[in-house]
Amino acid sequence: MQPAAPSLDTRIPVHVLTGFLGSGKTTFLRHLLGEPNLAETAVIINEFGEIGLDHLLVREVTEDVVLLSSGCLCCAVRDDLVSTLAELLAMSRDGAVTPFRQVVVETTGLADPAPIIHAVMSAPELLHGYRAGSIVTTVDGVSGLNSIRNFTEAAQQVALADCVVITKSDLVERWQLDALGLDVAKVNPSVRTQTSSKHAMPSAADVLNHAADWKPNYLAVSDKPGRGVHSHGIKTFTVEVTREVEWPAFVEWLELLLAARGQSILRVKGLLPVRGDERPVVIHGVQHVVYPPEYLPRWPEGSPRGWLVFIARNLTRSAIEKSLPSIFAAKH
Ligand SMILES: Nc1nc2c(ncn2[C@@H]2O[C@H](COP(=O)(O)OP(=O)(O)OP(=O)(O)O)[C@@H](O)[C@H]2O)c(=O)[nH]1
Repeated sequence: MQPAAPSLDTRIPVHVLTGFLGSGKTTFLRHLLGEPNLAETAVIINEFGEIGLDHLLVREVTEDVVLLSSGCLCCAVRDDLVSTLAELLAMSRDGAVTPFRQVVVETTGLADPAPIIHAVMSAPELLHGYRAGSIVTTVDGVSGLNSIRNFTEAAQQVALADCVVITKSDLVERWQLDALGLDVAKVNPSVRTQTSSKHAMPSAADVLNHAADWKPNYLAVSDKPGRGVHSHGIKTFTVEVTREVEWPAFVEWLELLLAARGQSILRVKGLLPVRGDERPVVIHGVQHVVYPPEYLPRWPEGSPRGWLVFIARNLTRSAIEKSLPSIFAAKH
Protein backbone atom coordinates (compact mmCIF):
# COMPACT_ATOMS: atom_id res chain seq x y z
CA MET A 1 0.00 0.00 0.00
CA GLN A 2 1.25 3.52 -0.82
CA PRO A 3 2.03 5.64 2.25
CA ALA A 4 -0.58 8.39 2.85
CA ALA A 5 0.26 11.77 1.32
CA PRO A 6 1.44 14.15 4.05
CA SER A 7 -0.92 16.94 5.00
CA LEU A 8 -0.22 20.35 3.38
CA ASP A 9 -1.71 22.03 6.44
CA THR A 10 1.31 23.00 8.55
CA ARG A 11 -0.70 23.78 11.68
CA ILE A 12 -0.03 21.54 14.68
CA PRO A 13 -2.54 18.67 15.06
CA VAL A 14 -4.22 18.27 18.44
CA HIS A 15 -4.97 14.59 18.92
CA VAL A 16 -7.39 13.49 21.62
CA LEU A 17 -6.75 10.22 23.43
CA THR A 18 -9.90 9.19 25.23
CA GLY A 19 -11.46 5.98 26.57
CA PHE A 20 -13.50 4.91 29.57
CA LEU A 21 -12.07 4.79 33.12
CA GLY A 22 -9.06 2.50 33.39
CA SER A 23 -9.25 1.31 29.77
CA GLY A 24 -5.52 1.83 29.21
CA LYS A 25 -5.09 5.41 27.92
CA THR A 26 -1.99 6.23 29.95
CA THR A 27 -0.39 2.85 29.29
CA PHE A 28 -0.90 3.29 25.55
CA LEU A 29 0.26 6.91 25.63
CA ARG A 30 3.50 5.94 27.36
CA HIS A 31 4.08 3.35 24.65
CA LEU A 32 3.42 5.89 21.85
CA LEU A 33 5.71 8.48 23.39
CA GLY A 34 8.52 5.94 23.34
CA GLU A 35 8.48 6.07 19.50
CA PRO A 36 11.19 8.31 17.99
CA ASN A 37 8.72 10.07 15.65
CA LEU A 38 6.54 11.10 18.60
CA ALA A 39 9.51 12.63 20.43
CA GLU A 40 8.38 16.18 19.61
CA THR A 41 4.97 15.90 21.26
CA ALA A 42 3.42 18.15 23.90
CA VAL A 43 1.17 16.17 26.23
CA ILE A 44 -1.79 17.60 28.15
CA ILE A 45 -3.37 15.31 30.72
CA ASN A 46 -6.75 15.89 32.33
CA GLU A 47 -7.62 13.90 35.46
CA PHE A 48 -10.96 13.59 37.24
CA GLY A 49 -9.65 12.79 40.73
CA GLU A 50 -8.39 15.40 43.19
CA ILE A 51 -4.80 14.12 42.91
CA GLY A 52 -3.26 13.32 39.52
CA LEU A 53 -1.37 10.08 38.85
CA ASP A 54 -1.22 9.77 35.05
CA HIS A 55 1.08 12.77 34.55
CA LEU A 56 3.59 11.22 36.97
CA LEU A 57 3.62 8.00 34.96
CA VAL A 58 3.92 9.83 31.62
CA ARG A 59 6.69 12.06 33.01
CA GLU A 60 8.77 8.88 33.26
CA VAL A 61 8.77 8.93 29.43
CA THR A 62 8.68 12.66 28.57
CA GLU A 63 9.08 15.91 30.49
CA ASP A 64 6.72 17.82 28.18
CA VAL A 65 3.56 17.17 30.19
CA VAL A 66 0.96 19.64 31.49
CA LEU A 67 -1.65 18.48 34.03
CA LEU A 68 -5.16 19.97 34.02
CA SER A 69 -6.77 18.63 37.15
CA SER A 70 -9.46 21.04 38.28
CA GLY A 71 -12.35 19.19 36.65
CA CYS A 72 -13.35 17.34 33.51
CA LEU A 73 -12.14 18.86 30.22
CA CYS A 74 -15.37 18.40 28.37
CA CYS A 75 -17.41 20.45 30.82
CA ALA A 76 -15.43 22.24 33.54
CA VAL A 77 -11.98 23.17 32.25
CA ARG A 78 -12.37 23.76 28.52
CA ASP A 79 -11.10 27.35 28.89
CA ASP A 80 -8.01 26.01 30.65
CA LEU A 81 -7.31 23.79 27.67
CA VAL A 82 -7.60 26.69 25.24
CA SER A 83 -5.32 28.92 27.33
CA THR A 84 -2.81 26.10 27.86
CA LEU A 85 -2.61 25.46 24.12
CA ALA A 86 -2.19 29.18 23.42
CA GLU A 87 0.59 29.43 26.06
CA LEU A 88 2.38 26.37 24.72
CA LEU A 89 2.41 27.84 21.23
CA ALA A 90 3.72 31.20 22.44
CA MET A 91 6.37 29.52 24.61
CA SER A 92 7.53 27.32 21.76
CA ARG A 93 7.82 30.34 19.44
CA ASP A 94 9.84 32.20 22.12
CA GLY A 95 12.07 29.19 22.68
CA ALA A 96 10.86 28.77 26.29
CA VAL A 97 9.83 25.14 25.59
CA THR A 98 11.14 22.62 23.08
CA PRO A 99 9.28 23.08 19.78
CA PHE A 100 6.63 20.40 19.27
CA ARG A 101 5.01 18.97 16.15
CA GLN A 102 1.83 17.63 17.69
CA VAL A 103 -0.21 17.71 20.86
CA VAL A 104 -1.85 14.75 22.54
CA VAL A 105 -4.62 15.52 25.03
CA GLU A 106 -5.38 12.58 27.33
CA THR A 107 -8.88 13.11 28.67
CA THR A 108 -10.48 11.80 31.83
CA GLY A 109 -12.22 8.46 31.47
CA LEU A 110 -15.59 10.24 31.66
CA ALA A 111 -14.98 12.89 29.01
CA ASP A 112 -17.04 13.50 25.91
CA PRO A 113 -14.45 14.28 23.21
CA ALA A 114 -16.77 16.42 21.07
CA PRO A 115 -16.76 19.60 23.18
CA ILE A 116 -13.01 19.27 23.61
CA ILE A 117 -12.24 19.21 19.89
CA HIS A 118 -14.88 21.86 19.31
CA ALA A 119 -13.24 24.15 21.89
CA VAL A 120 -9.90 23.79 20.12
CA MET A 121 -11.34 24.35 16.65
CA SER A 122 -13.51 27.32 17.53
CA ALA A 123 -11.08 29.37 19.64
CA PRO A 124 -9.91 32.26 17.44
CA GLU A 125 -6.56 32.43 19.27
CA LEU A 126 -5.79 28.82 18.31
CA LEU A 127 -7.01 28.69 14.72
CA HIS A 128 -3.80 29.90 13.11
CA GLY A 129 -1.60 27.49 15.09
CA TYR A 130 -3.59 24.29 15.58
CA ARG A 131 -5.88 21.96 13.68
CA ALA A 132 -8.01 19.05 14.88
CA GLY A 133 -6.12 15.78 14.92
CA SER A 134 -7.44 12.26 15.44
CA ILE A 135 -9.69 11.04 18.21
CA VAL A 136 -8.27 7.74 19.45
CA THR A 137 -10.43 5.80 21.91
CA THR A 138 -9.17 2.96 24.07
CA VAL A 139 -11.77 0.29 24.82
CA ASP A 140 -11.06 -2.09 27.67
CA GLY A 141 -10.87 -5.70 26.41
CA VAL A 142 -12.01 -6.91 29.85
CA SER A 143 -14.77 -4.47 30.84
CA GLY A 144 -15.45 -2.60 27.58
CA LEU A 145 -18.68 -4.42 26.75
CA ASN A 146 -20.18 -3.52 30.12
CA SER A 147 -18.99 0.09 29.81
CA ILE A 148 -20.30 0.67 26.27
CA ARG A 149 -23.69 -0.84 27.14
CA ASN A 150 -24.14 0.91 30.49
CA PHE A 151 -22.35 4.25 30.33
CA THR A 152 -23.21 7.02 27.88
CA GLU A 153 -19.66 8.35 28.14
CA ALA A 154 -18.10 5.11 26.91
CA ALA A 155 -20.50 4.83 23.96
CA GLN A 156 -19.97 8.49 23.02
CA GLN A 157 -16.17 8.06 23.10
CA VAL A 158 -16.51 5.15 20.64
CA ALA A 159 -19.04 6.97 18.46
CA LEU A 160 -16.68 9.90 17.91
CA ALA A 161 -13.46 7.93 17.44
CA ASP A 162 -11.37 7.89 14.29
CA CYS A 163 -9.58 4.87 15.68
CA VAL A 164 -10.53 2.47 18.47
CA VAL A 165 -7.80 0.56 20.26
CA ILE A 166 -9.13 -2.53 22.02
CA THR A 167 -6.71 -2.98 24.91
CA LYS A 168 -5.82 -5.85 27.26
CA SER A 169 -6.19 -8.54 24.60
CA ASP A 170 -3.67 -10.56 26.65
CA LEU A 171 -6.32 -10.91 29.40
CA VAL A 172 -9.27 -12.23 27.35
CA GLU A 173 -10.15 -14.93 24.82
CA ARG A 174 -10.36 -14.32 21.07
CA TRP A 175 -14.18 -14.72 21.06
CA GLN A 176 -14.50 -11.99 23.72
CA LEU A 177 -12.48 -9.61 21.53
CA ASP A 178 -14.69 -10.49 18.55
CA ALA A 179 -17.86 -9.81 20.56
CA LEU A 180 -16.48 -6.49 21.71
CA GLY A 181 -15.44 -5.62 18.14
CA LEU A 182 -19.06 -6.19 17.04
CA ASP A 183 -20.37 -3.84 19.75
CA VAL A 184 -17.83 -1.20 18.73
CA ALA A 185 -18.88 -1.54 15.09
CA LYS A 186 -22.56 -1.14 16.03
CA VAL A 187 -21.79 2.18 17.71
CA ASN A 188 -19.35 3.41 15.03
CA PRO A 189 -19.55 1.37 11.80
CA SER A 190 -16.75 3.22 9.97
CA VAL A 191 -14.16 3.24 12.74
CA ARG A 192 -10.69 1.71 12.28
CA THR A 193 -10.07 -0.83 15.05
CA GLN A 194 -6.73 -1.98 16.40
CA THR A 195 -6.04 -4.57 19.08
CA SER A 196 -3.47 -4.03 21.78
CA SER A 197 -1.90 -6.11 24.53
CA LYS A 198 0.60 -5.37 27.26
CA HIS A 199 3.32 -6.82 25.01
CA ALA A 200 2.28 -5.65 21.52
CA MET A 201 0.68 -2.26 21.03
CA PRO A 202 -0.19 -0.47 17.77
CA SER A 203 2.19 2.24 16.56
CA ALA A 204 1.42 5.95 16.17
CA ALA A 205 1.15 5.42 12.39
CA ASP A 206 -1.57 2.82 13.01
CA VAL A 207 -3.75 5.15 15.07
CA LEU A 208 -3.05 8.78 14.12
CA ASN A 209 -4.16 10.04 10.74
CA HIS A 210 -1.92 12.34 8.70
CA ALA A 211 -3.42 12.03 5.22
CA ALA A 212 -4.03 15.29 3.32
CA ASP A 213 -7.68 14.57 2.53
CA TRP A 214 -8.60 13.18 5.95
CA LYS A 215 -11.58 14.61 7.87
CA PRO A 216 -12.15 13.85 11.56
CA ASN A 217 -15.06 11.50 12.16
CA TYR A 218 -16.53 13.80 14.79
CA LEU A 219 -17.44 16.35 12.09
CA ALA A 220 -19.73 13.75 10.56
CA VAL A 221 -21.50 12.68 13.73
CA SER A 222 -21.49 15.60 16.12
CA ASP A 223 -23.87 18.46 15.45
CA LYS A 224 -24.17 19.52 19.10
CA PRO A 225 -20.76 20.14 20.56
CA GLY A 226 -22.18 21.49 23.86
CA ARG A 227 -21.33 20.35 27.35
CA GLY A 228 -20.35 16.74 27.96
CA VAL A 229 -23.04 14.44 29.32
CA HIS A 230 -22.16 12.47 32.43
CA SER A 231 -23.88 9.44 33.90
CA HIS A 232 -25.82 10.31 36.98
CA GLY A 233 -24.18 10.13 40.39
CA ILE A 234 -20.57 9.29 39.51
CA LYS A 235 -18.36 10.99 42.08
CA THR A 236 -14.71 11.07 42.97
CA PHE A 237 -13.12 11.20 46.41
CA THR A 238 -9.64 10.71 47.79
CA VAL A 239 -8.61 8.74 50.86
CA GLU A 240 -5.21 9.53 52.35
CA VAL A 241 -3.28 6.41 53.32
CA THR A 242 0.01 7.72 54.69
CA ARG A 243 0.63 4.84 57.15
CA GLU A 244 2.64 1.92 55.72
CA VAL A 245 0.42 -0.86 54.44
CA GLU A 246 0.98 -4.59 54.60
CA TRP A 247 0.94 -5.63 50.93
CA PRO A 248 -0.87 -9.02 51.15
CA ALA A 249 -3.50 -7.53 53.47
CA PHE A 250 -4.01 -4.58 51.12
CA VAL A 251 -4.42 -6.82 48.04
CA GLU A 252 -6.94 -8.98 49.88
CA TRP A 253 -8.86 -5.89 50.99
CA LEU A 254 -8.94 -4.40 47.48
CA GLU A 255 -9.90 -7.69 45.82
CA LEU A 256 -12.75 -8.21 48.27
CA LEU A 257 -13.90 -4.61 47.86
CA LEU A 258 -13.95 -4.80 44.05
CA ALA A 259 -15.54 -8.24 44.04
CA ALA A 260 -18.35 -6.93 46.26
CA ARG A 261 -18.67 -3.39 44.89
CA GLY A 262 -17.10 -3.49 41.40
CA GLN A 263 -20.40 -2.42 39.82
CA SER A 264 -20.31 0.84 41.75
CA ILE A 265 -16.53 1.35 42.01
CA LEU A 266 -15.52 2.18 38.46
CA ARG A 267 -11.90 3.05 39.16
CA VAL A 268 -9.43 3.06 42.04
CA LYS A 269 -5.90 4.34 41.66
CA GLY A 270 -3.22 5.79 43.84
CA LEU A 271 0.22 5.65 45.37
CA LEU A 272 0.86 3.71 48.56
CA PRO A 273 3.69 3.36 51.06
CA VAL A 274 4.23 -0.38 51.39
CA ARG A 275 6.20 -2.07 54.15
CA GLY A 276 9.57 -3.31 52.87
CA ASP A 277 9.65 -1.05 49.78
CA GLU A 278 11.17 2.43 49.60
CA ARG A 279 9.39 3.24 46.33
CA PRO A 280 5.78 4.41 46.08
CA VAL A 281 3.63 1.57 44.78
CA VAL A 282 1.18 2.47 41.99
CA ILE A 283 -2.27 0.91 42.50
CA HIS A 284 -4.77 0.22 39.70
CA GLY A 285 -8.24 -1.24 40.07
CA VAL A 286 -10.81 -1.12 37.24
CA GLN A 287 -14.36 -2.28 37.97
CA HIS A 288 -13.86 -5.86 39.30
CA VAL A 289 -10.19 -6.22 38.36
CA VAL A 290 -7.09 -5.48 40.47
CA TYR A 291 -3.98 -4.99 38.27
CA PRO A 292 -0.40 -5.91 39.17
CA PRO A 293 1.42 -3.09 41.00
CA GLU A 294 3.85 -0.71 39.31
CA TYR A 295 6.43 1.52 40.98
CA LEU A 296 7.55 5.11 40.82
CA PRO A 297 11.23 5.73 41.55
CA ARG A 298 10.47 8.31 44.26
CA TRP A 299 7.63 10.17 45.98
CA PRO A 300 6.43 13.14 43.92
CA GLU A 301 6.57 16.64 45.38
CA GLY A 302 3.39 18.31 46.49
CA SER A 303 1.07 15.37 47.18
CA PRO A 304 0.51 13.28 50.31
CA ARG A 305 2.80 10.25 50.77
CA GLY A 306 -0.01 7.77 50.25
CA TRP A 307 -3.47 8.16 48.72
CA LEU A 308 -6.20 6.35 46.83
CA VAL A 309 -8.60 8.07 44.43
CA PHE A 310 -11.99 6.43 43.95
CA ILE A 311 -14.38 7.12 41.07
CA ALA A 312 -17.64 5.51 42.07
CA ARG A 313 -21.40 5.57 42.42
CA ASN A 314 -23.23 4.96 45.69
CA LEU A 315 -20.08 4.77 47.78
CA THR A 316 -18.87 7.13 50.49
CA ARG A 317 -15.43 8.02 51.70
CA SER A 318 -16.40 7.12 55.26
CA ALA A 319 -17.40 3.57 54.21
CA ILE A 320 -13.92 3.10 52.75
CA GLU A 321 -12.16 4.70 55.71
CA LYS A 322 -14.00 2.43 58.15
CA SER A 323 -12.76 -0.68 56.35
CA LEU A 324 -9.14 0.46 56.08
CA PRO A 325 -7.53 -0.55 59.41
CA SER A 326 -7.02 -4.16 58.30
CA ILE A 327 -4.46 -3.13 55.67
CA PHE A 328 -1.92 -1.41 57.87
CA ALA A 329 1.40 -2.94 58.86
CA ALA A 330 1.67 -3.65 62.58
CA LYS A 331 4.02 -1.23 64.36
CA HIS A 332 7.30 -2.79 65.54
N1 LIG B 1 -2.59 -6.88 31.03
C1 LIG B 1 -2.77 -5.65 30.53
N2 LIG B 1 -2.96 -4.61 31.38
C2 LIG B 1 -3.14 -3.37 30.84
C3 LIG B 1 -3.14 -3.15 29.44
N3 LIG B 1 -3.36 -1.81 29.22
C4 LIG B 1 -3.47 -1.26 30.45
N4 LIG B 1 -3.35 -2.18 31.43
C5 LIG B 1 -3.44 -1.99 32.89
O1 LIG B 1 -4.71 -1.42 33.19
C6 LIG B 1 -4.61 -0.55 34.31
C7 LIG B 1 -5.22 0.81 33.93
O2 LIG B 1 -4.45 1.34 32.85
P1 LIG B 1 -4.28 2.91 32.60
O3 LIG B 1 -3.37 3.06 31.42
O4 LIG B 1 -3.91 3.61 33.85
O5 LIG B 1 -5.77 3.30 32.22
P2 LIG B 1 -6.36 4.78 31.96
O6 LIG B 1 -7.38 4.65 30.90
O7 LIG B 1 -5.25 5.74 31.72
O8 LIG B 1 -7.03 5.08 33.36
P3 LIG B 1 -7.80 6.45 33.82
O9 LIG B 1 -6.97 7.60 33.30
O10 LIG B 1 -7.82 6.37 35.29
O11 LIG B 1 -9.16 6.42 33.23
C8 LIG B 1 -3.10 -0.47 34.64
O12 LIG B 1 -2.84 -1.36 35.70
C9 LIG B 1 -2.42 -0.95 33.37
O13 LIG B 1 -1.15 -1.57 33.61
C10 LIG B 1 -2.96 -4.26 28.56
O14 LIG B 1 -2.99 -4.16 27.31
N5 LIG B 1 -2.79 -5.49 29.16
